[in-house]
Amino acid sequence: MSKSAGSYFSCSARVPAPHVYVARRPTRLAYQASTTGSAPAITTQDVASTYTATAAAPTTSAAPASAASSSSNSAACPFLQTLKSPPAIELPWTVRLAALLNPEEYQQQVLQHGEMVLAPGMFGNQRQLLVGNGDHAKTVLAGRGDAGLTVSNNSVNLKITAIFGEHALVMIRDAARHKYLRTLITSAYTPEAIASLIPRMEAVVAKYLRSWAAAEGGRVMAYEELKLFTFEFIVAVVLGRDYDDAQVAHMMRLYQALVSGIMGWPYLELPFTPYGRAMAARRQLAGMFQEVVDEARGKLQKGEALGGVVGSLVSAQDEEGNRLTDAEITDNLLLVLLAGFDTSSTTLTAVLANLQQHPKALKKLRQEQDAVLAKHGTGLSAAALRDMPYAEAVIRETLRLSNVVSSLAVEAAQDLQLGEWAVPAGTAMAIPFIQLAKNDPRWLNDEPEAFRPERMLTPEGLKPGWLMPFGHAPRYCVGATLALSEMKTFLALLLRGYDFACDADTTWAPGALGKVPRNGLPMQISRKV
Ligand code: HEM
Repeated sequence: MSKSAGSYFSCSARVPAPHVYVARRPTRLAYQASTTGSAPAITTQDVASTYTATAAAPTTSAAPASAASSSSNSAACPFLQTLKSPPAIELPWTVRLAALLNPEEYQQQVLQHGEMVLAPGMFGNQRQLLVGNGDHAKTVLAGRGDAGLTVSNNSVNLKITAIFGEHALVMIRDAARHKYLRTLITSAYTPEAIASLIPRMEAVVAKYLRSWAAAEGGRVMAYEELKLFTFEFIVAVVLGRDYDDAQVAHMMRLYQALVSGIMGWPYLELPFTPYGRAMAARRQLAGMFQEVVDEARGKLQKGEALGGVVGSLVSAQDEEGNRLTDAEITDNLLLVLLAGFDTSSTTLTAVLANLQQHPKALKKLRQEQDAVLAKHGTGLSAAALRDMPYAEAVIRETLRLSNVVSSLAVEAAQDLQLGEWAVPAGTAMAIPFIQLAKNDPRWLNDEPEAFRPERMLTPEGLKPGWLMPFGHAPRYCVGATLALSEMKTFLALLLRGYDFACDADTTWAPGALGKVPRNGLPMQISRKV
């Protein structure tokens, strides 16, 4: 596999150095002006899987794009014609169908043909370029910013966009509009904003750990319980208030209907179809969020203190004093619920299994907690969470081995050169995060399959390399710090107060996101004596 740097060339805009994303405080006018020009055509894409599983079904929109190898733009670009085209391979339809069920295995098979491979389309539509070189992948992901080299491709299915809402960050293709909204939205996830959420995080974690230890024999199914915990966690910190168990269970049912709708091809909106139920759940959830937004706006007017992520979103202002609209806030609250729940629960499940199988790592984690307790006392704070590098290494090493987001869909907006490869405008690409993490050159000769958190603490290991569990550049996960804080809070309180053992002797099968244990990871947990 070539390790050449992710250099790129664009025929329409020569860019001498990799694009660097610079966040500036935007104005609403600036993004409106930039969107009045001709919008890029939405093309039919064949997407094996995206973060939100948006493409687990055929896409429904607009005209088919030109095949990657026959782009008219590339014909106009003499330089690109001097470069190699990635090999186009054929695969039996059975293998292609299996991609829906197990994208990780499919991508592995495809990348056996080289580091950049044009895989056949799923339903006879456009081929998709698998970018199996981490440096090129970073170039492609960074290209989604101002330079407009590439565009994010989640919104190709308009029915799925309707579930998320057109203002949800992941659904926005236009770079300027994405940047405008994202800059306002990220004010809810600054280190200070997250620090203010820590007491609420601690309370939710403590509640769940207590209830598990109080269960009959202290026996629980860890995977299911972690789902309940991470759901209540995200609802509590995002909406900034406590809900009783019945309310949380109700929201969880609505959420599940929403997710079923994402997979609910052929997307008929009738009361009894998964898609119809998802849209009804969406309306109910949006209505509930709207009440919280109204209350927060009222408090803002009276100058009262606001809580939760919703408080930051309601207070956020652009340079001209414009605030986010109700629809922009509710769409993005819904997104956070979808983006911040299964991701953390699946990762924490894998963390518990890894700790069960690696007692030395567990011992080191307990020692780290002893040191944090001695330095910071019992209450958690941003400083205490920062002093848990080993806990963070355990989480990152878990994500390296079992990344929950298998891949992202991106499209070349211009002709690109990626190393030695020509990538014409219009090419559909997938960034296969799991394969990139597996093939990270740093560990190819260092037992890449082994769980060894220490590798993350070396000067090399502290760099991102090809490991991008939270994505890269202008669309990097908004909730990465929140997710890490949540998982560290969970580990801290678990290790300080409880003994636990899991049945980690099981197989792992693809779930809604990432791989999940077939046995549900039974766990026995008791208060430390
Ligand atoms: C283990 C936990 C998580 C993982 C592995 C994860 C991973 C990711 C990835 C891979 C992306 C796409 C990045 C890109 O396009 O470059 C993303 C985007 C996003 N994530 Fe997460 N995520 C996690 C938790 C969370 C949480 C807790 C939240 C809640 C705030 C969240 C909110 C988002 C949002 C809003 C986006 C869209 C960002 C944008 O398009 O600008 N995520 N995440």
